[in-house]
Amino acid sequence: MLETQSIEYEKAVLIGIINHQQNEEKSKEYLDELEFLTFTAGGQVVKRFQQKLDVPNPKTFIGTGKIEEIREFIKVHEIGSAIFDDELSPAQQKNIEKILKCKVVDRTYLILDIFAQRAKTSYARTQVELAQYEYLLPRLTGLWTHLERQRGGIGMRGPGETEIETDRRIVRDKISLLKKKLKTIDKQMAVQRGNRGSLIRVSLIGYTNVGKSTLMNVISKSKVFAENKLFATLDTTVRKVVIRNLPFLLTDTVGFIRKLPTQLVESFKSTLDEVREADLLLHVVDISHKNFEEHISSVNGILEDIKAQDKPTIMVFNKIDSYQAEPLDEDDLSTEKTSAHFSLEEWKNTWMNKLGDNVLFISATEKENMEDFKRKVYEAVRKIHITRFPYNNFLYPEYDQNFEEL
Ligand SMILES: Nc1nc2c(ncn2[C@@H]2O[C@H](COP(=O)(O)OP(=O)(O)OP(=O)(O)O)[C@@H](O)[C@H]2O)c(=O)[nH]1
Ligand SMILES: [Mg+2]
Repeated sequence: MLETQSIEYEKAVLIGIINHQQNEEKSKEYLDELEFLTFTAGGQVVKRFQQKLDVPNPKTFIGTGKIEEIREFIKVHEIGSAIFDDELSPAQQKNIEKILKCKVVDRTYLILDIFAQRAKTSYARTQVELAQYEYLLPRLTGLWTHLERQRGGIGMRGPGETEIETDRRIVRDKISLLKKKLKTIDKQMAVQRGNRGSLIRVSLIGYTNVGKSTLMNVISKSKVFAENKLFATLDTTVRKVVIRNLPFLLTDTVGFIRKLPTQLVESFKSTLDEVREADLLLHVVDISHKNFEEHISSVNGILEDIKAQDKPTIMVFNKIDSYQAEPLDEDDLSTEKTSAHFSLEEWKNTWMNKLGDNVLFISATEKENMEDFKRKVYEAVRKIHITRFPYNNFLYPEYDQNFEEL
């Protein structure tokens, strides 16, 4: 595996830009997320740099003056990594590395690094490794050291070949090997999914850190790893759950994130197959997060990418216990009321209202409104079940019907 521990316990600086797509406020929020990612990867953010920039510098991404300022800071404070919120081109990365003389990491690389740290099963590790090599291939020129371990075998360097060509060949070979390995596992996984029989499949999906695994634990009384870091879950967990007398399969999946590296979407294909093949999606949202609406759009975007956007979906707004509207005094006439000031009740009357019945407000940790959760999920699963197996109709009465009466 490549450099999985590379940025652990390192001091880091963050670099983001402000432009017409992201104003100062947005840029700050993105850097907040980048800081959380850095923390998850084991880094400690010492300072943030922002620059107003509509067109990135093709050579160094940010401007010359700014980069000089950062170089000075890095030298004085012994910074290990400079982390950019945007994806850098291979050339930019190389040029910046030359100037800053420290590791230059972009958002994609950081996410790949976290995935590499967190991958536990050989399946997840293979998927991450493939994504890492695909990221690496076009960047080989600047990243000699990455290959030190792989190179060096006797006869690895053919006569007349430059080192880079050799490295490229090694990486390409590695990529095709990993792809083959994944294909075999994918087939096994597809068979496994097929063997699960006629049970309705429900998938927990959503942005990272919204509480999917916590909810899974509450519903299925199982222990799935949950923690306050990003991408706690990389492997899919499937549990059989029974509400009343109605059994179904519940899957916990990897969390999504804004600008999820395409290499990862590609190589996590079969983890995402689980979502693609689900009968019902429970889209979990952390309503206490300031950017929850943007999180929803990111998730919907990825659902479209994997062609799973039209599935029956229940929106599950989680963490209502820690939801806090920004205070606004009634006699304060100068502050414009925005959605940040909405109470939960006010939120329910926004676009959420249009979701009709397919919406829930819960707290997984406080077990609030869990009865509501069970009722809605039961009804939705039942609906799918009786369409698929009409002759079984009598088995599952409506949730509110008294069982003894049957
Ligand atoms: N306040 C509050 N915190 C919650 C609630 N549900 C989950 N959390 C916390 O949110 C954090 C993330 O929870 P996880 O269950 O790991 O989230 P996840 O969606 O599985 O995250 P990934 O696997 O990283 O995608 C943990 O610290 C949980 O304790 C809730 O209802 N209220
Ligand atoms: Mg999880």
